[in-house]
Amino acid sequence: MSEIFSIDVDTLGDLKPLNQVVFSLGSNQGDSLEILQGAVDRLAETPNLMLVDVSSVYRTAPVGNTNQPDFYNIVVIADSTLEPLLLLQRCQAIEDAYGRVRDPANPHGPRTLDIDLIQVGRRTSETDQLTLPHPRAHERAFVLVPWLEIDRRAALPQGHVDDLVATMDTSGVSKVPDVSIIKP
Ligand SMILES: Nc1ncnc2c1ncn2[C@@H]1O[C@H](COP(=O)(O)OP(=O)(O)OP(=O)(O)O)[C@@H](O)[C@H]1O
Ligand SMILES: Nc1nc2c(c(=O)[nH]1)N=C(CO)CN2
Repeated sequence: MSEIFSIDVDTLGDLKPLNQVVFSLGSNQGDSLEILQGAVDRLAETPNLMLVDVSSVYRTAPVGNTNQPDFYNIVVIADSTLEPLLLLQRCQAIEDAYGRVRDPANPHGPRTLDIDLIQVGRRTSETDQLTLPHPRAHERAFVLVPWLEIDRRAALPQGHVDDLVATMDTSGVSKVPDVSIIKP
C-alpha cells in the first residue's frame, strides 16, 4: 500500500498567498492624464505585483468638498503577494513622487494624485492607518463605475458592485472619449 504524505504549511516555504488588489486613482491638479499614466507605470514596476487591468478614464464631479475642479478617475486591478500595509506604503510613495501635498486643513481638497486601496483579496483591516475594504468605496460612483467596467463580478461587503451602481446617482461620472491609460 502506498503511503500518503500530508502537505503541511512548511512545504509552502516563503510562498505567500496571491491576492487580487483593487486600486482607485484620482487626480484634479496638474496634467492629470500624464500623472495617472505615470502612477500606473510605477504600480506596474512594483516587485511582486502584476497589473491585470486598467479601466477607462472617467471625468467625475468632486465628492465631499465640491468647491474644487472635476477629477479624472481610474480603477486598476492587480495580483499581488504584498502585505496590505506594504501596498499602502507603495501607494503613498507614488502619491509623494507626483507632488501630492497633504493639507490637514483641507483633507478632501484638490490633489495631483490620490491612490486608495479599495480591496486586497478578502483581507480586512480596521486601523486608522488602513481600513479594508475601503470604508467609503461602496457609496462612490467614481470608484464603482470604473471598477464594474473591468470586473463585472466585483463585490464589496455592502453588495455586488453592479447592484450598488444600479441604485446610485452616476450622473457625475462620464467616460472620457478618445483617451486611455496604457497597461505597461
Ligand atoms: N483603504 C485605504 N486606502 C488608502 N488610505 C487609507 C485606507 N484606509 C485608511 N487610509 C488612511 O487614510 C489616510 C488619508 O488618506 P487620504 O489623504 O488619501 O484620504 P482622502 O483620499 O482625502 O479621503 P478618503 O479616505 O475619503 O478617500 C492615509 O494616510 C491612510 O493611512
Ligand atoms: N470625484 C471625486 N471626488 C473625490 C475624490 C475623487 O477621486 N474623485 N477623492 C476624494 C478623496 O479621496 C474626495 N472626492
